[in-house]
Amino acid sequence: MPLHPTIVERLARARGDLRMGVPVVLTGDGQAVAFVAVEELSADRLAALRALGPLELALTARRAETLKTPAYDGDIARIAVPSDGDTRWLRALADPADDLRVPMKGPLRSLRDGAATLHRAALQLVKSAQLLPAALLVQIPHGLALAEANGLTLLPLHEITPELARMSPLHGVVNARLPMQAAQAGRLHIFRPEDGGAEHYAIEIGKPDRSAPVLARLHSACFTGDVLGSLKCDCGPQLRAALAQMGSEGAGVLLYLNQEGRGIGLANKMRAYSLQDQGFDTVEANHRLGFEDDERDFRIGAGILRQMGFSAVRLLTNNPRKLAMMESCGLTVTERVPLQVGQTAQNAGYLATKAAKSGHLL
Ligand SMILES: Nc1nc2c(ncn2[C@@H]2O[C@H](COP(=O)(O)OP(=O)(O)OP(=O)(O)O)[C@@H](O)[C@H]2O)c(=O)[nH]1
Ligand SMILES: [Zn+2]
Repeated sequence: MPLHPTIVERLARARGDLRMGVPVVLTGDGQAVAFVAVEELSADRLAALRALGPLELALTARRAETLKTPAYDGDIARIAVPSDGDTRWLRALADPADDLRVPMKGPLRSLRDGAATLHRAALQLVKSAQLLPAALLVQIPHGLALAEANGLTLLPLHEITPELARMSPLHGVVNARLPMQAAQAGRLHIFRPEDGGAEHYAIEIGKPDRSAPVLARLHSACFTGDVLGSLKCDCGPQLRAALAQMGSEGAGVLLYLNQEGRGIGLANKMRAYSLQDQGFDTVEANHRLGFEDDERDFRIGAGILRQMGFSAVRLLTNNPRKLAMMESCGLTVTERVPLQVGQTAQNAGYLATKAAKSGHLL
C-alpha cells in the first residue's frame, strides 16, 4: 500500500478538520471551494476565507424553511453572506437556539444561479461530523493550489460521492465473555468501521442457533436514557427489557449502535431538547436544527448480524423502518416482537409523536 492516505482516510481527516474549525477543499463539476463548519468557525478563519472571495452559507432546506428563506436547490439553500456578516450572524442562522427570541434574522438573499453540487457535499460532510448542518463556502480558482499551499485536505467530488453513499465495512475487533444481570452467558463483541467512525457493539446472549431466527434488538445509543435514566424517552427500559427477554429465552443478540440522538449526536440531541422545552416536538426540533427526522443508517445493524452468521431475526421493535431495512438488506424478519415498556408522564408526548409522525406501532 502506498504511504499517502486513501480517499476513505482523507474523508476521516476532513471530518476531524471540520470539528476543529479547519477548512476543507472540495473540487468537482468544474469548480473548487474551500469550506468550514459554521459551528466551529473562528473570527480569524472567517477573515481569511473572506479574503479569498464572496462567501456563501449553505443550509439544509429544513433549516431554510424555519428561516423563511427560499431553497432554490431543492434540499439545500445557498445564502449570500453580506460583507458585515460576522460569526454571530452566521451562527444565528445555523443554530435555532435563539429563533424564538430573535425571529427576524434577515433580510436574507438566497442564491439561485450556479451549481449547488459542492454545497450539497459540504453539508453532507458537516452532518457526518455531527455538527450543525451549516457550511460556509468560498469559491476558489484552484483547489489543489490552495490545499497544497495551506496543508488543507483536498477532496475530489467523484472520489467521495461513492464513499459517502456506501456503508463502511466493519471488522470484528475482539469479543469476550461478559456475565450480566440479565444473563450469565453474555459475550460482548466490538465492531470497528473502516472509515474511522464510531465503533458499534453486539451483545450475544447464550449461543443462538445460526440456522434459526434469532431474537434480536437494534438499539441506538441514548446516553440520557440508557445511562442517566431520563424520563423523556423509553430507551433505558427498552434496553433492559430486551436483554431480560433474551436472558429468559436463553438466546438473543442485542446490537448497541452508536448512533446517539437518531444519528445527530449528543450535542445536537441536547439542542433538540432545548427546542422541545420551547414547545416543539421531537420531529419539529430535528427539522428546525436542519436535520431529517431520523439520520440513522440501519444498514449497519443488518451488516453486523450477517457478519455474525445470522440470516433471520425475530426483531424486538415498534419501528416499521427497522423491519423494512432488515428485509432490504437481505435479512428475513420472521416476527416483530413488540417492545412497549417505560411509558412515563414525561414521555407520553414523545411516544405519541413517534406514533403519529414516524409510523411507530403502538
Ligand atoms: N434527535 C432526537 N433523538 C432522540 C430523541 N429522543 C430519543 N432520541 C434518540 O432516539 C434513538 C431511539 O432509538 P431506538 O430505541 O432504536 O428507537 P426507535 O426508532 O424508536 O425504535 P424502537 O425502539 O425499536 O421501536 C436513540 O438514538 C436516542 O438517543 C429526541 O427527542 N431527539
Ligand atoms: Zn432515549
